[in-house]
Amino acid sequence: MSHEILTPDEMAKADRLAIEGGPFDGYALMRNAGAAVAALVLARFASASTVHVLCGPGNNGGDGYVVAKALVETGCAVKLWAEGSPKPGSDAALAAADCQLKAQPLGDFEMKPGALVVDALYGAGLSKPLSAEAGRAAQLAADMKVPVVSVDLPSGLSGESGATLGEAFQATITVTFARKKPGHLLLPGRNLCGEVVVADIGIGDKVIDAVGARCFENVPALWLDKFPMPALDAYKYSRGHVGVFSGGPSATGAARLAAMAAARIGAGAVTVLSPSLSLSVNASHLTSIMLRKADTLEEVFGFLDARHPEALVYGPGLGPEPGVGNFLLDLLAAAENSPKGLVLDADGLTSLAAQPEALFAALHRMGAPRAILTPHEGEFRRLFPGIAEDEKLSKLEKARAASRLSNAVVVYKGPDTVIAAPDGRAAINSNGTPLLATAGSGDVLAGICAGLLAQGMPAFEAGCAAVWIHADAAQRFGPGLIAEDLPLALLSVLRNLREPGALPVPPGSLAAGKTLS
Ligand SMILES: NC(=O)C1=CN([C@@H]2O[C@H](COP(=O)(O)OP(=O)(O)OC[C@H]3O[C@@H](n4cnc5c(N)ncnc54)[C@H](O)[C@@H]3O)[C@@H](O)[C@H]2O)[C@@H](O)CC1
Ligand SMILES: [K+]
Repeated sequence: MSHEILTPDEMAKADRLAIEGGPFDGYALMRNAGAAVAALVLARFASASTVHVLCGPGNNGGDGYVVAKALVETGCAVKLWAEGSPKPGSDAALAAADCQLKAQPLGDFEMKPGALVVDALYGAGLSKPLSAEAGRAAQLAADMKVPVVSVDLPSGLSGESGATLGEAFQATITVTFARKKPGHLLLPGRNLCGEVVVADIGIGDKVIDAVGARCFENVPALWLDKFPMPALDAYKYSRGHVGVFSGGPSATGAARLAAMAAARIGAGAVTVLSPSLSLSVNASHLTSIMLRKADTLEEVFGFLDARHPEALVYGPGLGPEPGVGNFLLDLLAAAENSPKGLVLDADGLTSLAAQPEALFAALHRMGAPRAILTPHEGEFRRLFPGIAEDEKLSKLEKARAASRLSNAVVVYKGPDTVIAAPDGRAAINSNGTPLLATAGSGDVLAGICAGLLAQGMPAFEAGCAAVWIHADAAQRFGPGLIAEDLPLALLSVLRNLREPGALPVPPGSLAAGKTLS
């Protein structure tokens, strides 16, 4: 697999294991890293008048000295600026000694228009906010609008969390090594990185496997082998049945969006469970989707007993009142009727904000995670206030903590959606698009999750697939998208997923032969 995401600590472990296992020692890895950056500069910025390489005191700076040396040897005009100097005996000190250029102090940094900046100040080792001199350099590059190639990470950005410690560089391209880090995908990091290129510096897949990373970039290769393909002898109920709870007469659209999405993603049967007051409005809009009156728990149990749906969607359009939450708790309390799969979204989450422990207890009673919670920022804060307020935690760590606490797969939505499972696996989505910032798109996501659960996809993979497919559908449809368009836009996504060779290739991979299979 080439879509693992390594925290800076895991990357340091990978470096250590790679060096122990050979054939590259630390300085050779650094030379490989610097060579990859220099190759990118030559390929993409050949017309730069001068390349200004900014070097810090650690190994990130070491990479910078290698870049400067390689570019000088190819005849580029290069200027070197340094903050601090490498520790004697370190790989960075070797790189600095091998570099034919003399560095000037970073505080004196200046440049002319038409230049290129290579930012090799701080990478994985960033431990405090940038100095005033480094901050000024970042600001100068931004003010002069010169392109910036950041080595490993834009300096000032935490590779762990995607947060900035004070000022940070805005990169045009970030070249990182072996695998991406969370900071490349989590906001605001993703915006600061520009295009992210992953360079192969000789750290093999076996080393990455030995690190045991449990976080992944959300790409189809992560879940495609579990994606449901109907058997030849399938019939409608064997393809999975989804029940979607509808709101009152003036709030029924959300349930229908979820229902339509569940059907389009492949569930063989979908039933809208409707209060009697909403039956006629639902009936006037539904054709292939079934409709059933469900005012009381008994009526819901009647549906569960008769139809054995594989997944329920609870929340969209139901209203935030505590009674809505209590209804779900009562439903889950009857263990023998506990649904096989559950997607809890929107008001289903908000209505339980006053008693989250009761929800989590019920989800733990369901056993193996069979529920997917899909909170956006506000819903996450309401349901997991203690976790949300912990400023030490990244979005990735928050999603993981919430998933452990609730025993559910948590889809923590946003432009950088994180999907986390109670067993510690997590995925960060990277194909999100602002086109999805439109009313009702979350209802569609809930329906896709339920449709996949109903077809037997495990909850973590279902959550990951749903998030990726939802965004891909929006991108394929393009500007002008409203939520009603999404279910139909799934057709093109599904066709592409089924056609061998039609899968997207992760953008910017420098590693030869590293494509999704
Ligand atoms: N073998 C390896 O470990 C490899 C590491 N590589 C490079 O090494 C980098 C990590 O190297 P390091 O762990 O040395 O970390 P960095 O080079 O990112 O920075 C560490 C040094 O900077 C200081 N520092 C941190 N933040 C500062 C700030 N804001 N102001 C002033 N000083 C600050 C620290 O005290 C330390 O001396 C990676 O990002 C990557 O670029 C690559 O060369 C590939 C191989
Ligand atoms: K950097």
